[in-house]
Amino acid sequence: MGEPTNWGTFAPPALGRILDANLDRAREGLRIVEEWCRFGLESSALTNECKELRQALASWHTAELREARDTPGDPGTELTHPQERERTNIEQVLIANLCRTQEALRVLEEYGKLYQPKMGDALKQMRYRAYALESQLLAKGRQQKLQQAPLYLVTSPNDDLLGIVEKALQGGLTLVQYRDKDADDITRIERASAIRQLCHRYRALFIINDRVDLALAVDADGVHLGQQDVPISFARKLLGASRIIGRSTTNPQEMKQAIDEGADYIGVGPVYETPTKAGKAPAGLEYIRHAAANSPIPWFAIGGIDMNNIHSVFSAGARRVAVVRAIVQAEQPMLATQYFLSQLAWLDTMGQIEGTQSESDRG
Ligand SMILES: Cc1ncc(COP(=O)(O)OP(=O)(O)O)c(N)n1
Ligand SMILES: Cc1ncsc1CCOP(=O)(O)O
Ligand SMILES: [Mg+2]
Repeated sequence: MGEPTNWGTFAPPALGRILDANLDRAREGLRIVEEWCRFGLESSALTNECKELRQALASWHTAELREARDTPGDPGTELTHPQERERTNIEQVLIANLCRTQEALRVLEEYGKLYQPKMGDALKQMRYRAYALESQLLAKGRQQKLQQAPLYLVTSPNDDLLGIVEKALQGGLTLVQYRDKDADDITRIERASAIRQLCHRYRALFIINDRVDLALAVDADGVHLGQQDVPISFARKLLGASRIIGRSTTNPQEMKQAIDEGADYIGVGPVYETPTKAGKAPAGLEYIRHAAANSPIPWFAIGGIDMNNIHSVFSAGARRVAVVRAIVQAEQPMLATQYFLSQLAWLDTMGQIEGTQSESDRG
């Protein structure tokens, strides 16, 4: 970068090799992440950020540093960690490569100071950009999964809750909310952590009902807030931009407010009366029609929905539903999940063929 070098008392070949190797490592890691941003997330903003970071790194990779390379003499080329061979999903690949990039940037920052004073500062800024990239990537991945989830399981206490959730996940479920109104916090944390682990094994999103603190404690993907819970702005401050915040709504005013306040999705209901929320007046299909016509964000019809009435809910315009009893109390939770998912997919296809789509968040 045109500045005088500052080799100091360090052996130049070793310092040069460290910088050369880590400039390569950081760029390779970024390149792997960039491919997913481009082809998986289809995000031009994230793809460009990866590209810009790679180009900024390339500008530090001078001929002098490349000349320091000595691959045959590098004992590190033979070393691989067993975990490198064990990646089973995209998240693991992304996390591993973001970590690799961030580590390399840190090495470049520390050793770069010895090479050129400006290099340390420049690399520090790049490391912060890499952290921001990680948050944005996480947020984008979560939003993408949310958009693609037609079925939402809200849990209720059950002796075999883990088994039921796992069966539903095996049936294709991708969105789970842990809802437990009676347990103490220690029990809630234990159960939520176990369900979270399960969800992440199946690459499903995991949301906590009511409690922002528990969502943070178990590193959930987000929180679901009722009208009596903390304001969305408050939850956002604690959870940051990358986690999902959902809000219950029972009428058009609450829907508008939730959207204005920045909810990522809303619950719309109760559609029908339900013993799961005894005493709560149903909002009915009229409110479903209103959401279908007006909600620009994902919304889930909820309340009393089962295999017998899902067609009516769908006809009113719902394309996503949330259920408790229909899966938790099903004789075969996996089959119940598959049934809902197949019905939702089939009804959606029929809707598209007939041109009856009314949900305003499509497309
Ligand atoms: C998806 C979804 N929609 C609505 C609710 C209900 O939330 P809330 O009104 O806060 O009632 P409780 O679930 O806390 O009893 C929900 N949990 N999930
Ligand atoms: C949590 C909640 N919020 C509105 S209705 C409802 C319960 C839905 O439960 P079920 O699917 O068993 O009717
Ligand atoms: Mg609540």
